[in-house]
Amino acid sequence: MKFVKMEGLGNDYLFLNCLEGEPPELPRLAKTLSDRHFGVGADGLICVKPGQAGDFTMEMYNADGSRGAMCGNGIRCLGKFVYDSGLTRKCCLTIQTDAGPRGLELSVRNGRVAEVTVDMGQAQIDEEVYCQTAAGAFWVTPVEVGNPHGVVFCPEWTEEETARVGPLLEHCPRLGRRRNIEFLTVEDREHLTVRVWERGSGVTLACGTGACASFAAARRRDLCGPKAQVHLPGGSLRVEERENRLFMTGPAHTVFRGETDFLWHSETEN
Ligand SMILES: N[C@@H](CCC[C@H](N)C(=O)O)C(=O)O
Repeated sequence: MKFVKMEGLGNDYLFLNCLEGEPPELPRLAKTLSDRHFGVGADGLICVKPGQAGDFTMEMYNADGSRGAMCGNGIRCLGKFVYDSGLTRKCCLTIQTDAGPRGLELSVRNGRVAEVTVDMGQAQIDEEVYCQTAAGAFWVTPVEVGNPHGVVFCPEWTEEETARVGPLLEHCPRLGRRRNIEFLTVEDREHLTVRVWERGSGVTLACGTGACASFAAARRRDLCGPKAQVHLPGGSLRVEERENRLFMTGPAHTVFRGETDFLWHSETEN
């Protein structure tokens, strides 16, 4: 089975061309291949399927095999995947996701996609929730950007703290459902720093939807202007609000193309 490994700010995904059919047991396949020791290694798996209501459909799985409705870094990579492999010549695409259609604008340099702007739609923000955990109590702002997030405003925050507190907040019953958790430090009105705990994948180097959720939470408190750079451990994204919609711009890269006999794993698993 052929795959392409891609990354957006170090948030890495394995891409499968499923335009003419797909392998069985995709959740299990995602879990097996995403394993960084026994698999290829990735934050998850993305299947590119034919478009029903758009040009293509994105089906996204986290590293634990759970499904993600939207993936900001993944959808930029998908734009590069379909353009660079000649599956489309269009620079404006509509991608169907579990969270609805998303518009992509591809910036092409020397015949290859270098950057992608995604119309992420409107963010829905709820009242802050007080979450008590074994690691202390936190105020969390629930934000939906096609998938569920919880944003915590905090001073400087480390990777170790993210790994310790993230899973506790992900499962906080007061947040209603499992959420991706962002720890947001507002540097100034144009610069936000974010660390992410992704449900289903753990600490990742970046999260596109998480960057947008953090931006939206900061906007709600009037802590940032209509345009900001969101800095994540894997790099920076530009997020902009126009007529109540969020637009995210950032890079996408191909890491390598590969082939795997994933059946070997299924046969030897117990
Ligand atoms: N890394 C992604 C988000 C992937 C899905 C998420 N873990 C979920 O389960 O909602 C991004 O860049 O947005």
